[in-house]
Amino acid sequence: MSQQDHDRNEVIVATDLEMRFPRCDVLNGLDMHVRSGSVFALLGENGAGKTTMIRILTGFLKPTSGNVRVCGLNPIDDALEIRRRIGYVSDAPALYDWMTVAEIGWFTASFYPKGFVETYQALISDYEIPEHRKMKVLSKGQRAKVALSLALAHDPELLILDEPTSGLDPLVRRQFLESMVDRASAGRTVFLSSHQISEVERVADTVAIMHEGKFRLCGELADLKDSISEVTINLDDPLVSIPSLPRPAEVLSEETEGRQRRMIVKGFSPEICNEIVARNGVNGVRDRAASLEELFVACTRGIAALRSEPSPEQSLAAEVVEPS
Ligand SMILES: Nc1ncnc2c1ncn2[C@@H]1O[C@H](COP(=O)(O)OP(=O)(O)OP(=O)(O)O)[C@@H](O)[C@H]1O
Repeated sequence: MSQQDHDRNEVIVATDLEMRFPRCDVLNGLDMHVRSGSVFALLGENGAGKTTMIRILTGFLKPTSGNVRVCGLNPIDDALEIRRRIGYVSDAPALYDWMTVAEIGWFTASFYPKGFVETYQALISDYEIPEHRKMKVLSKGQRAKVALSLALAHDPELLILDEPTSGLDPLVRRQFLESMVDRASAGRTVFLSSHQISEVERVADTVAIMHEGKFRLCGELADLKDSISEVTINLDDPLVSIPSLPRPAEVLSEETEGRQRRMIVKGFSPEICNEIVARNGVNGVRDRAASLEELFVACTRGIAALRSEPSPEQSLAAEVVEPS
C-alpha cells in the first residue's frame, strides 16, 4: 500500500472513475474506498458495470479517466505485481482444460512464493475434488471450487470475486461465505460482486449499490439499515398530496396503492414522523427498518420511478389539494 492509503487503512481507492465504451457509458465519475479487513459487496442490476469495475481493478481494462489504486499500486502500470498480490476469480474463470486438477495447481504455483501447492492441495481436498481428474470433465461447481482454490492458495491480502457463489451447492456456498468472514476477521479484504442479496446481507460489512455508473448508496451495512426506513403513510383520500419530506430526509423511492403511500426514505426520524401525522388528510404513519433487498430495488428501479412523469392521477392531486 502507498503510505497515504496505508494511513487511511484503504486497500482500494478510486476517484472520479469514468469508463466509456462506444455507445455505452458505464462508469460516470465513480468514487470508491475499500477498507482493509472488510468484506465489501458490490451490488447492481445486470449491465450496471460490476464486471467492468472489477476488470479495471485487476488491470485488465484501462479506465477512460480517473484514478485508481489497488494495494497502493496502479492497476495498469503495476498489473503483474497486483495480480501476484491479490486473488481474483472472474465470473467465467478460464482454466486450462487439458490439465488435471493437480497440474493446474503446480503450473499456477510457479508464479507465487513457496507454500502455494501445499495450500492449494489442502483446499482441493477440503472441497473433495479428485486431483487427477482433467479440468474439462469437471462440473461447473467443481470448476468454481478449483478457481477459488487457485485464488486463495497464496493467502492474498485482497480477494476479488465476480459472482463467487454461482455454481456452488448450498452447503459449499455456506462454508465459502463463512470462510470469507473469517478472512476479514484475520485482516484480509474481500471484494465481491453479487446478485445474491441474502448472501451479501449475511457476509458483507460494507455494501455499495451501483446505478447509472455511480454508487447510489455506499456504507457500512449496519449503518445503511439503521438510516433507511420503509415509511407507509395512510391517507383519508388517495388524491391527498403530501409535500416533500423535510431535510435531512431523502426519498429514494415512492409508490402509491389506493390510499397508501409507501416510500423508502433515508434519514427518517420520529420528528419527521410527527410532522407528517399532524398533516390534514393523513390517517397514520408506520415506519420500519428497510431490508437490503428493498434498498436495492429503491436505488435501481425506484430512482427511475421517481424521475418518471407524474401519472394523471398524481398531477390531479397536485392541482386540487392544497398541502396543509
Ligand atoms: N468491451 C466492451 N465494449 C462495449 N460495451 C461493453 C464492453 N464491456 C462491457 N460493456 C457494456 O458495459 C455494460 C456493463 O457491463 P458489465 O459486464 O460490467 O455489467 P455487470 O454489472 O457485470 O452485469 P451482470 O450483472 O449482467 O454480469 C454493459 O452494458 C455491457 O454491454
